[in-house]
Amino acid sequence: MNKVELPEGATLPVRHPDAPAPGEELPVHYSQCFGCGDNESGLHMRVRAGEGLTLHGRFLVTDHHQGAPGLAHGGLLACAFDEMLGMLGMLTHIPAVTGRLETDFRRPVPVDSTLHIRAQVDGVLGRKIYTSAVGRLNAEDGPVALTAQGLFIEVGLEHFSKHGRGLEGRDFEVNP
Ligand SMILES: CCCCCCCCCCCCCCCC(=O)SCCNC(=O)CCNC(=O)[C@H](O)C(C)(C)COP(=O)(O)OP(=O)(O)OC[C@H]1O[C@@H](n2cnc3c(N)ncnc32)[C@H](O)[C@@H]1OP(=O)(O)O
Repeated sequence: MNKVELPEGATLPVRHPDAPAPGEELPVHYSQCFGCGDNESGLHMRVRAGEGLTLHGRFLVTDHHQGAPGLAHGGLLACAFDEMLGMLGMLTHIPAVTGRLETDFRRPVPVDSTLHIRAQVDGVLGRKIYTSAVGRLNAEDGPVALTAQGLFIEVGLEHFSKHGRGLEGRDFEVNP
């Protein structure tokens, strides 16, 4: 269990026929999600589908997200990446959870900046889904502030009912 590196033999999964069309905004997968929901203290991220197995997201960094004065907290930036990489499941319809998340912080992210994150599925091998993302400052072609690789592990839906809560009451939506 070392670095997340695309192994030999990994293949690209199929984009699910019911995946949101390129350009379409993704629905909130759970209203209380810290990343994309209307959770008061959350990140309020907005994500739209890109071509193929890609997503484009925006995270506006506010005073609520500081670590050092005027700068985004690194853990919250990693959270934004976790959200984006997790949301790739909406393109593949493979239910999965984060096994490993690697984040490289390359440039400080000031309060009031918008982080533009492009995420993609790089390949699948067995239950392991390899993903990566890049975050740029204030524009889709702005300077690179972060990059990340995520290893997601496919799980059965019982993972969420066994370990979480609310699935029975339709409080949790994995496939809106
Ligand atoms: C209809 C569907 C629509 C879907 C629409 C989705 C939309 C929804 C959007 C969600 C957006 C939310 C975005 C946030 C996403 C989170 O934040 S998820 C929450 C954080 N993650 C967790 O809580 C996971 C906690 N960990 C676990 O539950 C278990 O460790 C796991 C990950 C399920 C794995 O356990 P397991 O099932 O017993 O599997 P295990 O045999 O240990 O491992 C399987 C393979 O993965 C490898 N592996 C496991 N963990 C690791 C690791 N950390 N590093 C490296 N390799 C690992 C193993 O080595 C093994 O490899 P192979 O031997 O097969 O080569």
